[in-house]
Amino acid sequence: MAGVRRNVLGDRDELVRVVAARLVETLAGAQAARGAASVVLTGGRVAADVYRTVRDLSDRDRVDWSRVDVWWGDERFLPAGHPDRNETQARAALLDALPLDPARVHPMPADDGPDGPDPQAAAQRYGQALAVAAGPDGDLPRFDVLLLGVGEDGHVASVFPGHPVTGATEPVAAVRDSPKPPPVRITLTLPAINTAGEVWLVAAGADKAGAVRLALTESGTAAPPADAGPDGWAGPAGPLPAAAVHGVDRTRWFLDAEAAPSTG
Ligand SMILES: O=C(O)[C@H](O)[C@@H](O)[C@H](O)[C@H](O)COP(=O)(O)O
Repeated sequence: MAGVRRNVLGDRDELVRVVAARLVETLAGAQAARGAASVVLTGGRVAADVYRTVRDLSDRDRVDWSRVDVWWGDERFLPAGHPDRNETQARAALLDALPLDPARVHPMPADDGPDGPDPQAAAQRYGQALAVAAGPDGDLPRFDVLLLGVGEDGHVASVFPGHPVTGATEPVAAVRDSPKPPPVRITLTLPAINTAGEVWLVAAGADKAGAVRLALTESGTAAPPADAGPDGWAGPAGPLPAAAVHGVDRTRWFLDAEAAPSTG
C-alpha cells in the first residue's frame, strides 16, 4: 500500500482551509498531468465546510471546473432536492457556484428517481453509470481524490462498522438500517473506495478522537477494553471502515488537534 500521510492542524478552521486549498491544488495538478480531474464527494459537516471554503477561495479557478468529473461516495436515499441529501448540500455549498459541465456531475439516485424507493436498483444504476464512465478498462473510472468524513463510530461514506455493507464486494451497495439517519443509503463499498488515487479522511473534534486513534494505530479490529484510549472508547467489534480505506497512490488524514490521537 502506498504512503499514509497525517496532517494535524491547529483547529477546525485551519483544517478546512488546508483541505480546501489542497483540493484545488490536486485537481489543478491532475488536469495539468492528464487534461481532466475527478473528485468523489462525501457528506457531513466538515465536508460542507470544505466545500464552502473552496467556493470562496480566490484561486479556485486554477481548476478548469468544466473538466472535473464529480461523483459521490455515498448518499442519503431521500427525494431529489431534500435538504439532507449530500447532493443538495454539496450543490448549495459549492457546485452551484462553479462552471461545471452538467454531464460530468454524477449524483447518486434519489428515492423518487427512475427506480423509485428501491435502493438496490438505485445502487445498481449508479454502478452502471460508473462502469460506463470507466469504459472498457474496468468497473470504475479513475478517481483522483476521494473525500471521506469519519464518523464517531469509525464509519466512512455509508460503510458502518458491524454492518453487512463492510463485506460488500460490488462497487456500489444499498444500505438499510444505517445507524446514522436516514436509515436508507447508497454507498461506494470499501473495494471501490480503495481504487481511488488519493483517499482523504477529514475529521475534526474530540468526538472523533477514539475512532481516529483506532484507525491510525492498528488494523481497526477492536482493542480489548483494557486498551481503551484516554477517551475510554475501545472501538466496535470488527473491522473499522476508517482503518480499511486507502488510496492507490496516497492516503491522507487531515485532522484538527482535537481529533488527532493524543499519543503517537
Ligand atoms: O452521508 C454521510 O452522513 C456521510 O457521508 C458520512 O460518512 C459523514 O462524512 C461522516 O458521518 C462525518 O460527518 P461529520 O463531518 O458531520 O461528522
